[in-house]
This record gives sequence, C-alpha cells and structure tokens, in this order.
Amino acid sequence: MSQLVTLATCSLNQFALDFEGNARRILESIRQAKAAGASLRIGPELEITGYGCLDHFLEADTTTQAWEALAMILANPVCEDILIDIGMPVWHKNVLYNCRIISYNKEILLIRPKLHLANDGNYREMRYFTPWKGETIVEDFYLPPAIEKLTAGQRKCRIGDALIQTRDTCLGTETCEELFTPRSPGSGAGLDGCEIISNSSGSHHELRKLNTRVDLIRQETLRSGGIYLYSNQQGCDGDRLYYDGSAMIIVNGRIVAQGSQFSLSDVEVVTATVDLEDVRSYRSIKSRAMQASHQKAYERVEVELRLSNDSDDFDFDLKPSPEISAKFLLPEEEIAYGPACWLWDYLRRSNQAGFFLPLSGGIDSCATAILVHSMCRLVFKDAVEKKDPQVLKDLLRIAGEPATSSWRPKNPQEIATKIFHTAYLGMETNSSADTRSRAKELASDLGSYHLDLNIDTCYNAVVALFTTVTNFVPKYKMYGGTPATNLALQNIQARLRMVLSYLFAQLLPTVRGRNAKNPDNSNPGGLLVLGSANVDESLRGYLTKYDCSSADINPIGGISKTDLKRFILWSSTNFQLPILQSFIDAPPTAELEPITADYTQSDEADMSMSYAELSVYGTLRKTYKLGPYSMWSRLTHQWGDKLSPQQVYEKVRTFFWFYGINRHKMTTITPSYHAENYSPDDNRFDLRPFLYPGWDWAWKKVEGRLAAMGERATQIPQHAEDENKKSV
Ligand SMILES: Nc1ncnc2c1ncn2[C@@H]1O[C@H](COP(=O)(O)OP(=O)(O)OC[C@H]2O[C@@H]([n+]3cccc(C(=O)O)c3)[C@H](O)[C@@H]2O)[C@@H](O)[C@H]1O
Ligand SMILES: Nc1ncnc2c1ncn2[C@@H]1O[C@H](COP(=O)(O)OP(=O)(O)OP(=O)(O)O)[C@@H](O)[C@H]1O
Ligand SMILES: NC(=O)CC[C@H](N)C(=O)O
Repeated sequence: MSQLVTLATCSLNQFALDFEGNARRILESIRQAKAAGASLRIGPELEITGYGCLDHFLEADTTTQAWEALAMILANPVCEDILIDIGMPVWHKNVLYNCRIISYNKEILLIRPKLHLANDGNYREMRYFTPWKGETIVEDFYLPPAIEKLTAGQRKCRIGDALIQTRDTCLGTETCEELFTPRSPGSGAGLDGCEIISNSSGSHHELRKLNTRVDLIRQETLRSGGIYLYSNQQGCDGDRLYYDGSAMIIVNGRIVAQGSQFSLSDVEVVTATVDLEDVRSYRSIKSRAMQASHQKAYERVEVELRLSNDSDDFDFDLKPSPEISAKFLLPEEEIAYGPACWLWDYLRRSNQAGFFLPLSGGIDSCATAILVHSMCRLVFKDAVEKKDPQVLKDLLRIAGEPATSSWRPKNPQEIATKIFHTAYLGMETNSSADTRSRAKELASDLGSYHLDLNIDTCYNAVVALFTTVTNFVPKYKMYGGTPATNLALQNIQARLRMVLSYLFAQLLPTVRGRNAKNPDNSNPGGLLVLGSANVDESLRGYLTKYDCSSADINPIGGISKTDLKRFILWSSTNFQLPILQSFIDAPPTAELEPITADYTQSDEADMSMSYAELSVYGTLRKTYKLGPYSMWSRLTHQWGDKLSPQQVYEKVRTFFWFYGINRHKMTTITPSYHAENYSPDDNRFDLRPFLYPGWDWAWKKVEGRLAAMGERATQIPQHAEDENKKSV
C-alpha cells in the first residue's frame, strides 16, 4: 500500500525589516503550494522579519511587528486547510528565541525554538538569540493579543522541542545550523518515529558550499530514513551575503526535488509527492529499531489533519516524484550567477539609477563588468523572455522608464546601455594603448555607456599645487625619485580616479537626461560606484587606501584572483565574448608608473609574491587558522618539493610583513559579496587587530628550527634545482 503526500518547501527573497513585502511573499508561496496540491508548506528561517535584521532583533518593534504580520498572514483565506511552518523571532519569559511557528487553520500548534545557534564566520546568532533549553523540553507559551483575537480565544500553545502528530504521520523541524551539528535534532526525532523533517535556513552562498549541504541532508536521511524538506532564503537581504536558495526535498537519501540556487524570482515553490510507506519500509532495518526503542519520547502536539491522500479514496493520477540527480554548478558558474543576483537585488533595493565602473583594461575591473553583464542577461531572460512582472517592473523603474512604458530591451546589451556606465581614466605617460583599447572594446561588447578620458590635467594640478606649497618636486623612481615619492605619485592617480568616479556616478544620469520622459519621478538618481579589488589584493594590502577600491559595493571583493581568471575564461565561451582572452593573456599591471622601453610595472613583482601563493596564504591563515609559525611548518611540507625551509621562511615572513602593515586597509574596504571562507573582510567576517606588533616570537622559533636543521635548511630539492637550470 502506498500513502502519498504532496509537500512544499520554498526559497523566498526576503528583505530584512520589509514586513509588508515579506508577508506578501510568504502568502504567495502558500498560494502556490496549495495550487500544487501540497498539504504542508515550510519557509526559510526568520522569514517574517528577514534573516539579516542583526541588531534590530534586539528591538521590541521587530518582534511585535512580526506577531502582527503573522496574524495578518494567518487571517488570509489562502492559509486555510494547509499546515504551515513559518519562521520569526519570539520572546518567551523575557528570553529571545529563533523560532518556527507551526499552525493550522489559524490555530498555533507549536512554537519550535532553535536549539543550536549559528555563531561562526558571518553568523552571530548568540548576540540576539538564546539556544532553547534543551532537547525534548516543552513549556506553555502565552500568545499575544493579536493572535488571541484572530483565533477566537486561543490563549496559549506549546513552545519547545516537540513534534506535530497528524492523523497519518509525524512532523519535526530543524533550523539551518542544526543540520550542520554532529548530533542533529532530526536524527533523534527520526528515531522517535518522526517521518517528515523540515529545515528552514538562512544559509549564505560560498563557492562550493551547496555540495556540503546536500551531503549533510543525504547522510542524515540515509542513516535515519525520512523525508527532508529544505527551505532557504534567496537573495541579498540587506548586506554582504547572498543566500542561495536551493530548496530541496530528499527521501531516504534520494533527491526528488531541487530548486534554483541563483534566481531573480522572489518566490520559488518546490513540491514533491512522496510515499510515507517508503520511509517505513526503509526504517524496518533491525539495528535502527534497536536504537529507536531506546529513544526518549518527544512530546507530540496532535492535530486533526491528514497530510496524505485518503487511502479509501485512491487517486490514480497522483504519482510519487521520481529521483533526480543533484545539480551542482561549476565554481565559474557560481561566480557568474551569485554576485549577479546580489547586484540586482542591491540595485533595485537601493533605488539607484544604475552602476558606474572605472574600467582599467585589467582583469579585475573586467570581472566586475562581466558580472554586471551576467546580471543584464538574467534580467533580460526574466523580464523579457519569461515576462516575470516583478523583474520587468524593477527594470523599468531602474532604467528610468514610466511604469506604463512599452520599451523592452532586445538583448542584455540594451539593458546595459541604460544602466551600466564605464570609464577608462587614463594617464598619457602611464597608460598603454592596449589597456585603453581593451577597455573600449569590452565596453562596446557589453553595451555599457563608455567614457574614455585622461586624468592628466587633474594629476598635474595636484602635483603643481603640492610643489607650490612645499617647493619640492616629487619624482618617479626611474627619474631619480625615492620609493616614497614614487608611491605618492602613484597614489595621486589612484585617488583622483576615485574622486572622478564619484563625480561621474552622481551626474551622468542628469547628463543623459534620465527620467526626462518619466513624469512620475523627476529625480534622475545617482549611480552606484562598483569596486574591483579582489580578495588576494586585499589580504596583501596591494591597493591604495581610498582609491577606486573605495567604491559603494564590490561584487568580486570576496573572490580570489585564481577563481576570477577561471571565471573570465568560462565567460569568454559561455557569454560569447572572445575579447576576454586578451584580458587573460595580459600580465597584471597597475600602470601607475611611466612605461619606458625597458620598464613596465607588474603586480606580482610589486607584491613580491604571486597570486597563486597569496591564495595559499589566505586559506592557511583563515580557513586552517594557522599563525606564522604553523604556516611555515605546514608549507615546508606542502612546498618541500620545490623550496628549501629557508626559502619558505622568507616567503611566509614577507607575506606576514605586508599583511601586518596593510591590515588597516581592511577597516575601510568596500562592502563586497562574500564568496570565500578565507575572506579578509574586517567588518563582519575576519575580526582581527589592525595594528600588529610583528611576529618576532614566531620568527625566532622558526630561526631556531632552521639553525637546528643545519645544511638541510637551505637545501633546494634536487629536481627543483634541475627545473631551475632548465628554465635558465
Ligand atoms: N597601522 C595603520 N593604521 C592606519 N593607517 C595606517 C597604518 N599604517 C599606515 N597607515 C596609513 O595608510 C596610508 C598608506 O596607505 P596607502 O595610501 O594605501 O599607500 P601605500 O600602501 O603606501 O601604497 C599603495 C600600495 O598600493 C599598491 N598599488 C598597486 C596597484 C594598484 C594600486 C592602485 O591603487 O591602483 C595600488 C602600490 O604599489 C603600493 O604598494 C597612509 O596614509 C598611512 O598613514
Ligand atoms: N586607467 C584606468 N581607468 C579606469 N579605471 C582604472 C584605471 N586604472 C585603475 N582603475 C580602477 O582602479 C582599480 C584599482 O586599480 P588597480 O591598478 O589596483 O587594478 P586592479 O585591482 O589590478 O584591477 P584591474 O585588473 O582592473 O586593473 C581598478 O580595478 C579600476 O577600477
Ligand atoms: N542560519 C544558520 O544557521 C546558518 C548556518 C550554517 N552553518 C550555514 O552556513 O549555512
């Protein structure tokens, strides 16, 4: 006999504190779930307030308004006859918990607080919430008047680690991080006969992270059996994170439904029809039964409802959903779509008129430009091809068109022409014809509104002013200057580019007469300045403080140079942009010093390390949590086939030197899309001092070890020496 049940999970693009919009999206997801025949709908973590309210969770307004919004949602007829699991913060006995509210036909059945909070990396849940008192503990909760009124007198409900018992099955909930814990609550509930586990998440995107999530869910349900519904926030809800949706339904380790990871759609409902009998037969294994019979019983809140079809009224048309293979994107694809969706959310939610990007002809600003192009492609697909009304409405507003406009872009480039502005800000002596023409050609291929100008007049004015005041003429090193004057002249150019970028960003919409034909809105708005410093440059501090790295937002600030290059290569084929090969082939250069017959500035020579080495240092420092001594000892093994321990020491010491003297630059770095777990972002993710004493203790220890090694310390591995000879 089969007992089929249709269940719904979803990804919602919630926005922190947007109570109206969040409630609207929740209702729409419930409507779609019911339309698909689902008897249960679950949603993302803290979906009523938005996950990213941060310190706003500490305000009474936030929680009070969450109850008001919940009452408004439950009063809507769309919520009738479907079991609903909605997330919001709840105060209980003056303690704030991160909760799921499970209700049926307006009655609040259970408030299930999160037991294991997320408190690493980007997460600070312990700052606002307290973990629930413990497994299987349940108490009475006194409901606020808004709910009492709605339910015609329900004054209290249960709060705690309990399960929902319907007439045909049992439902339990996990909240995001709980899935990542060694003893996840779902396994205990599963041993106590809970057949459906929901997981409501506020889980952000990081390159290659979806695989971990899928592995964890598959492992949990492979071991315990059960139906697992995964729901997640999707989009930028107000800060550096992009939550990457990927709602899923998994049965006994088999995926039967998977939603999109990156999408511009505000509401995506994922449903599947599954057989409860599959769980029961999977669990018949004796060793499981032995553990299950010892499992402490959970309190069950009963509800007069069947989730499955009535077996007396067999529905021949209802079929179980077949198994599908998990869809994982390449890291290049994740880079192409994650930051692109984040940029779109940021743009539409900031009410600005588009983007401005200083485009140097180098690979980093090229990568930022390609991400805007990727965004335009997604917008074109959704607004024009799929006719998504919300995306079209946002596009018309951002493009400065009236809401009733019949303008429709014919391709992504036509979107770019309206909202994307690029500028090559050259110097006669320092900029090469190559970078200038690459920038121009790329801009033309992407359709951006492009300016090509030289900044020499501004640069000369600043140097002349300085000379007039100090009677001192700063020179480049090649013309007899010192390292200090050489850097100062470079920094003038870099910072002038920043000042000019903000000027263009503010006034280009006015210059172009944006909104001239839009009577609804006479303010042309400004452009968001985009930055292009990558994660490795930030780590090394290879950037001028308050230059073009000080933008409004930076889509590549969390991505390594190595991944960026792979992304550009991928884009050249997948976005049909052959020009990109020339960006990959060009050696990275800042072009801040004069180019002469025998000198061209080079990034890697300037930095005294390669980008590949920087990625290694970055990962070992942050992800592996290695200090200077441990990094040296790890790298003597990792690089032992090509470098002597002494050479490794010199490299590690050089890295820490630059990292230490430049760490202060991270305090003012542009907010960027978080993509890597070795991001050095000082503001939210990587909290460290920005004034360092040096690492003398560690270096003395290394030097002691090198001395003890004797000759071995300086011995270069034989085959590395052979390779060196060959290359000479
Ligand atoms: N501990 C500390 N806490 C707070 N501030 C500190 C500080 N130490 C120095 N400072 C301040 O930081 C400033 C020095 O930093 P900064 O002005 O960035 O200048 P600085 O780091 O000296 O030079 C810029 C670096 O960026 C490189 N670069 C390469 C390629 C492109 C670009 C580009 O921008 O396009 C730049 C360039 O080669 C050079 O290595 C000074 O004002 C100094 O007083
Ligand atoms: N000639 C230029 N025209 C326009 N913008 C420039 C120019 N030179 C530098 N910039 C801007 O300043 C940023 C920082 O300059 P930097 O030389 O450090 O480049 P980068 O981070 O290596 O990036 P890229 O690879 O794009 O040159 C660039 O990403 C770019 O946005
Ligand atoms: N909101 C959460 O509990 C998220 C934590 C989890 N480790 C994640 O990154 O997905």
